[in-house]
Amino acid sequence: MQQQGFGFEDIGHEAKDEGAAQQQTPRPPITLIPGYLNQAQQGALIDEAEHYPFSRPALTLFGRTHPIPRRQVWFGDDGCDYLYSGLFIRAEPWPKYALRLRQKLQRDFGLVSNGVLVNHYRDGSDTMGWHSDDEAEIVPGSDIASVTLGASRSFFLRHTQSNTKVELMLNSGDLLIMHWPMQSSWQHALPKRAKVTQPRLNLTYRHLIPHFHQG
Ligand SMILES: O=C(O)CCC(=O)C(=O)O
Ligand SMILES: [Fe+2]
Repeated sequence: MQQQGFGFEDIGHEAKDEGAAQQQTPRPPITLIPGYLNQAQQGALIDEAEHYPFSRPALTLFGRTHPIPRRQVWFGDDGCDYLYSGLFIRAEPWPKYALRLRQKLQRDFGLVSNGVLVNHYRDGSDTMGWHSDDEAEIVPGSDIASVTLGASRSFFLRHTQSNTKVELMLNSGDLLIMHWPMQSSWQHALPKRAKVTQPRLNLTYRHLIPHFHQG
């Protein structure tokens, strides 16, 4: 009896350990490089962005049309137009410093991209809702590089299966690399922050399959 009792207890422990391993908190496949850009590089991009052809397109959700709560522009190589959040965005020609940063990312990390989405948030009331950057034209296996300039803002990540949430603070000059396949199992968002009064720019460098929308 005694022995049998131990036997059952052992099995019980094993089962418990296995359960604990399965419940381990998932970690997002990201690399954060604080202060990736120096002051001069940040300043050159911030000044350049004064002349970017930003727009605030309207999105239709459940039959209602709302302008997005930020401004954006997409720069890309020829044939790299982007269907983002249901909006068809034509690629604008590359500005000098946005292109230099693309080349620097490739030199430093082998990070290949052929387009960049630039978002401009006027202050903490401009936001980005929960989403994944999982459009069909993104090259499978490619990483997305996100560079922040200006105001510091919180950035949320959410594992869709477990609902695990991670909060990061992104400061001016920081680089966040979102590695493949983050976009298939995690969403991200930039929440509202009433206390933030300064503008923020974010550049996400992406690798698209060229001519995807020209059949
Ligand atoms: O502004 C950010 O940090 C995030 C931008 C973003 O997620 C996107 O452009 O898809
Ligand atoms: Fe995104």
